[in-house]
Amino acid sequence: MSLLATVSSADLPEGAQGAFEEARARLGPLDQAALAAAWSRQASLTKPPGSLGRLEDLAAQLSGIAGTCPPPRPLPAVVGVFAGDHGVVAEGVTPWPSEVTAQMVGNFLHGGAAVNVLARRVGAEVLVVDVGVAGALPAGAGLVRAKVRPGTANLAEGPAMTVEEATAALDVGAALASRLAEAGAACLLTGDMGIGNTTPSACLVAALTGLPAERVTGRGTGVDDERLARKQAVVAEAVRRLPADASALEVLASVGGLEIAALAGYVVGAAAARRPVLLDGVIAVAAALVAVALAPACRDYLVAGHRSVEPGAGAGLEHLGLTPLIDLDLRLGEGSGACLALPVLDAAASLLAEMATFEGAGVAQGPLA
Ligand SMILES: Cc1cc2ncn([C@H]3O[C@H](COP(=O)(O)O)[C@@H](O)[C@H]3O)c2cc1C
Ligand SMILES: O=C(O)c1cccnc1
Repeated sequence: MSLLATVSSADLPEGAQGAFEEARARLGPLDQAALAAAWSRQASLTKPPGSLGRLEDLAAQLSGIAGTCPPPRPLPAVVGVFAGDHGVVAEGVTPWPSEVTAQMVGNFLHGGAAVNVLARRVGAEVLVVDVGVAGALPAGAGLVRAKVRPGTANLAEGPAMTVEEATAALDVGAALASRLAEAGAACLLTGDMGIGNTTPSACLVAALTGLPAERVTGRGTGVDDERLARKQAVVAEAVRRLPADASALEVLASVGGLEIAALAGYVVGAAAARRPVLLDGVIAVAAALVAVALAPACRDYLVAGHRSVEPGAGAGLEHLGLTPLIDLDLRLGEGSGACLALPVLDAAASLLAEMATFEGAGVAQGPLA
């Protein structure tokens, strides 16, 4: 049976109240005994020590997250595609109209978007969540309706949303992550849809890393030089306006987005449920920066799926100390890069679980002294 069919969401967003704080309170460190067991088992497997490179680190991380060595496999995985619109599109920061957000939600529900194709290839389920789409959405099943408000305000003119709205979106993401984990999801992938959302993402990356706007603001869906200059100016000005003592929650409300806030909640909710979070592109990285600022221990539950072309993604990952698994010049979002990286995660866990030991296979354990 589909994992998603068992997840209740009819009470959202109201029923999610307090879910983020609850997750933050529950969040703990990686299990040190499982981590040590993973490294010890790794040393006993039929290969030269360290020869599986970062797959060995990943397998240990997955063990520490789950609290068992080897970690559970297969990894029933869900891509949470959080959707929302952005008032800042009025500044000309993207060539696409906001209506495309709702239209793409329809496309996700019909299985025709890139993320649907990739999720099918890697055996992940796609969960589409409306936290802030402005336009009319298709009727019918398959969509989690958790709208906090129909799109943010224009962050170039004032705060994108109130702290209460940002909190409600954090709660939606955290509640869904915890319900997905309860329903059997072993790995949570991040996805997004929101025309204009590379602009608030750049704002968050700049604000939370301290890097200049020009360094972290890119072309998004593909703006020309003139629009890029405007976008960089909008990001620089929005970040400049932030009070020096603004909390991470205030920064999120001022220059973030509803789907980004929900993704930050989803990251913390997944980590609190001891599930790995596989990050997608710049929107996910912005959300992860917010999540780590609000709940630092969630950092160890993150895996960077890929390095998006969007410059804020690489900069944000570096700030988080994460090295992406793949680098294919993607700049799509939706969860596409996270899906592509899922088989790598699965491979790391399977190798640790299934490889023979030197002793079991009768292979001499070297190297010779
Ligand atoms: C047809 C279409 C499908 C998409 N799928 C993801 N995005 C991506 O592009 C948007 C962000 O880029 P910007 O900030 O430049 O608007 C987001 O919706 C993101 O998920 C798409 C964009 C379009 C147009
Ligand atoms: O990094 C991403 O995920 C991305 C880049 C450009 C446009 N939309 C998403």
